[in-house]
Amino acid sequence: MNDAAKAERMVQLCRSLFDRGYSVGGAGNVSVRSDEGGFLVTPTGSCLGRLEADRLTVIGPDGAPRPGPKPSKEFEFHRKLYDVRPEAGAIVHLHSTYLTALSCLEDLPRDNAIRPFTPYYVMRIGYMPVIPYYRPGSPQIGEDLAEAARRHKAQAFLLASHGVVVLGKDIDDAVNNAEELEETAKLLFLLKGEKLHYLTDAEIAELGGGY
Ligand SMILES: O=C(O)[C@@H](O)C(=O)COP(=O)(O)O
Ligand SMILES: [Zn+2]
Repeated sequence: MNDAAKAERMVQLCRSLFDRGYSVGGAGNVSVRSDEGGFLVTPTGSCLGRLEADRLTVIGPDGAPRPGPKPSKEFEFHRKLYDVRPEAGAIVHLHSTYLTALSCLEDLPRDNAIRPFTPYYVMRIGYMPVIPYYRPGSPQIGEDLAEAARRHKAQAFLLASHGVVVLGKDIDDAVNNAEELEETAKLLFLLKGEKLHYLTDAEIAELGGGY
């Protein structure tokens, strides 16, 4: 897929996320690796439902934004994650309802916010480490994400009291991962107070999961 096609696909999938309520207003940001060795990024303050393919921010291979809209204030954490995850082709940051609700709970286990109870969560995400709260745009988010992404093979990280960051090999994969993860968080809240059957360590290992 060339960069023009990647930009079109990014706009299409971001609009789809917005239309289905995974993002509201100006919340969230998305990036993909470009063919020339840089990135296409959602502009800061933009609404995921109203992007235009020729109005995305282009970051050159030298790391500098090309003339045009200013990049997301979180691009720094996207870049740091790409540095430690060469296989990642896209990153999606959302404030989706159930994951953000989860991120606001006190005493979340730092290594994994959702203990597996369905196989698809294990297959797509693995597990989900928690990054402490920092103000949006803080360079510390990128520092902690990079450190966590080095230590853990997880495909998603929960930003405490903020939202979620999800990786994928390309934009379709990252969006699929984000949708699955939001659904898993929704199930967790639906099942609150019920006796939940968690997958066993052997079942998780069979799926290629575990720490
Ligand atoms: O929560 C925030 O403020 C940011 O993390 C965010 O989601 C939107 O910021 P921009 O991408 O700069 O619009
Ligand atoms: Zn955010």
